[in-house]
Formats: sequence, structure tokens, C-alpha cells
Amino acid sequence: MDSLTLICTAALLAAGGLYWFVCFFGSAEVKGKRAVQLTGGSIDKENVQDNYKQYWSFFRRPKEIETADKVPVFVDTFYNLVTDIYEWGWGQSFHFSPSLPGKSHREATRIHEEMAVDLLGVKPGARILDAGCGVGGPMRAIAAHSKANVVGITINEYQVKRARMHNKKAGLDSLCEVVCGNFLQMPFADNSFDGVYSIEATCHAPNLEEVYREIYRVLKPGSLYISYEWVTTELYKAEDLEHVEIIHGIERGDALPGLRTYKDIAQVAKKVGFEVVKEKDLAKPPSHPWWTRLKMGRIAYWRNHILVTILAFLGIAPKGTVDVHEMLFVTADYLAQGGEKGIFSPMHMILCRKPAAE
Ligand SMILES: C=C(CC[C@@H](C)[C@H]1CC[C@H]2C3=CC[C@H]4[C@H](C)[C@@H](O)CC[C@]4(C)[C@H]3CC[C@]12C)C(C)C
Ligand SMILES: C[S@@+](CC[C@H](N)C(=O)[O-])C[C@H]1O[C@@H](n2cnc3c(N)ncnc32)[C@H](O)[C@@H]1O
Repeated sequence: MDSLTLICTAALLAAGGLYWFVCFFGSAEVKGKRAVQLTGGSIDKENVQDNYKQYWSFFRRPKEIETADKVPVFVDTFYNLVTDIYEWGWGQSFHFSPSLPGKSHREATRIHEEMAVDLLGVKPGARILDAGCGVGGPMRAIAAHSKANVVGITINEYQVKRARMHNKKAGLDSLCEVVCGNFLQMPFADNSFDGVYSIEATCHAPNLEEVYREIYRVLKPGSLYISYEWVTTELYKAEDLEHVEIIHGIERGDALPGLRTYKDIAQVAKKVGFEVVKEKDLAKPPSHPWWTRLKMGRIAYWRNHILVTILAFLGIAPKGTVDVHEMLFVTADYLAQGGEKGIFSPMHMILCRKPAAE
């Protein structure tokens, strides 16, 4: 080999190495997390693996998941385990949105979020609630778009920390406030919000009636509530074993005490006193598939898996991160199958009004 060939080979190797480094340590989306910063949320590094086992133990005793008082703990554990991986591999908005041809995932996400607040019809300065706010991606988009004051509530203390940090960084902390608490028993006065929204969050409630009743309580009479619900659709057949396996896979990988059918949503809303203004499954055509983003990411998930394995081996990421990542990897597949078969929707939209006071 002459020296020119040697130099060229070395340059190629260096460029390849740099490319892998950027791919590995850089981010697929714009977010505030890098692989080397993955943690177990509020869980101490050495306890992550045990907490992951504890999360799975809930599914070995499904009756416990049905016991309402155990669910917030189970959901909190789940979000300690996944929040950093979500932020790293998906972004600050922990939800799906229909694909929009010609638009990026970020734009499609923002449009889906802005639609929610547009339908609430709130004015600048109004006080609105985000029930189940995650790390606040939707809250910031909605506050910036509507100029409303948004109060977010999440059961997970680590998400509160992340959301407050992002709000400050985005210069939106004067419009956005974050509270740690349970949306089944909120620390807010009756009739104190001009609007409420929940994006892919109430699916974690063991009993939809309880959370809708609580949202109804804090909403001012005459004001609107909008929710994007996770449901099984009319195509889901309980006697089809493949359908059952997909839905169970979605429940296990997403901390769900049991997916509801689309029929339950309006029924429960009416039961607690709401008038149903509009109900629509936003996943249905002419919407473009929401699950293509999940499928397109497959190569990146493999890359992420290798990276997480190396980081855990080196002791940089907590032990247990590999298991959590693997769980999400498998879940992504169940979600995409549910979407493709049309048996599952993460965006069954319902818009309700609390009747005006007499
Ligand atoms: C509303 C909920 C969460 C919905 C989505 C935001 C998340 C559901 C599945 C998640 C993911 C699956 C695969 C991961 C991948 C293996 C990893 O490398 C990078 C992150 C993922 C893409 C991750 C991102 C978030 C989800 C899409 C539920 C919980 C009610
Ligand atoms: C999938 S994330 C969606 C977050 C946010 N809506 C978004 O789209 O980015 C679900 C959120 O619901 C919250 N949540 C689940 N159960 C809750 C409960 N009982 N009380 C408060 N928040 C809860 C979780 O902590 C998490 O923040």
C-alpha cells in the first residue's frame, strides 16, 4: 500500500468514525437530551433495574393495576424509566400526530397541538389546564400560539423538573406553570379554568369517569374541554387473538391499566355532565398515518440500542436502561401494527362543554 492510499484510507475511517459519533451522540430530533445523559428520572441510578422489574410485576398481578390507588405509582415508575429515552429519541412532546405531507414531524406535532387550543377558543390571558403535561412540549407550543396562561399537571416529579427547565429556556416561564400532582385529585379550586386539554394522558387513568369528573369540577361553566384519547376502534375484535396480542402489547409497553373502546369516551363525558360538542377519530383518512414516524425510525432504534448497550456496559447509563429501551423497541412495533390494522387510535378527539350556569 503506498502512502497516498494509506492517507485516503485513514481519512475515510476518520470521516466514518466522526459520522458514527455524531449519529450516536447527536440527536435524531431537537431535544434537550443526549444519550450520555440518560437517567432513570427520579430513581437512583443503582435502583433503575429493580424499578423496571417492579414495573413488570404489575402486569403479573393485573388485578392490582385495576386497583385505582396503585395506578399512579405504577405510572410514575414508568415515567421515571422512560422520560429521558422519550426526550432523546422523540422530542419534548410525548404524543403522536397525523403525518402531514411536506411537513416535518416537528411541524406536524405543533399543528396537532395548536388545533387543540384553537378548538378551546380561549383568549390571550385565559387560564387553561394541561392534564398530564409530560415535559411540556404541548404546553409551550400552546402558550406561544394562544398567549393563554397554561398550568400543567403531571404525576411525575422528574417531568416537573424537566418541564420547568424547558419553560425557562424557551422564555415561556411567565405563561407556563407546572405542578406535580394526580389528575384524579387536583389541587385546584372548582370552576377555576377557562379551558382544559389532555393529550394522550387520560389513557393512564384506571377509570375515565374519575378523571373526567375532576376536569369537569375545575372547569368554569360554559367552558370547553378537549381530549385526544387512546382507544380501540370499531375494527378491533376481542375474539381475534392477533388483535388481543397487539392491544396487550400496547398496554404493557405504555403503562396502561386497560385500553378503552372508542364507544366509552362520549358516554363517560355525558355521564359526568358534559355536552359533547364534537367527536372525531383524527387517525382516520383523509388523515395520513400517524404510525409512519414509528416505522421510519427502525434503523435509528437499532443504532440507539447499540449505543444504550455500550453506555450501560461502561456504567454511564444506569443498568436497566437496556431493558427499558428494549421494551420500547417492542412497543413501537405493537403500536405500528395497531395503527396499520386500524384497530387502535391514539387520537380519538372529543370536545366537550361544561353547561353554562343557570
Ligand atoms: C402517549 C404515550 C407515549 C406515546 C409515544 C410518545 C411513545 C410510545 C412508544 C415510544 C417509543 C418507542 C420506541 C423508542 C425507540 C426504541 C428509542 O430508540 C427512541 C424512543 C422511542 C422512539 C420511543 C419514543 C416515544 C414513543 C413513540 C403513552 C405512554 C400513553
Ligand atoms: C404520554 S404522556 C403525554 C404528555 C403530554 N400530554 C404530551 O403530549 O407531551 C402522559 C402524561 O400523563 C401524566 N399522567 C398519567 N397519569 C397521571 C395522573 N394520575 N396524574 C397526573 N398526571 C398523570 C404522565 O405523568 C405524563 O406526563
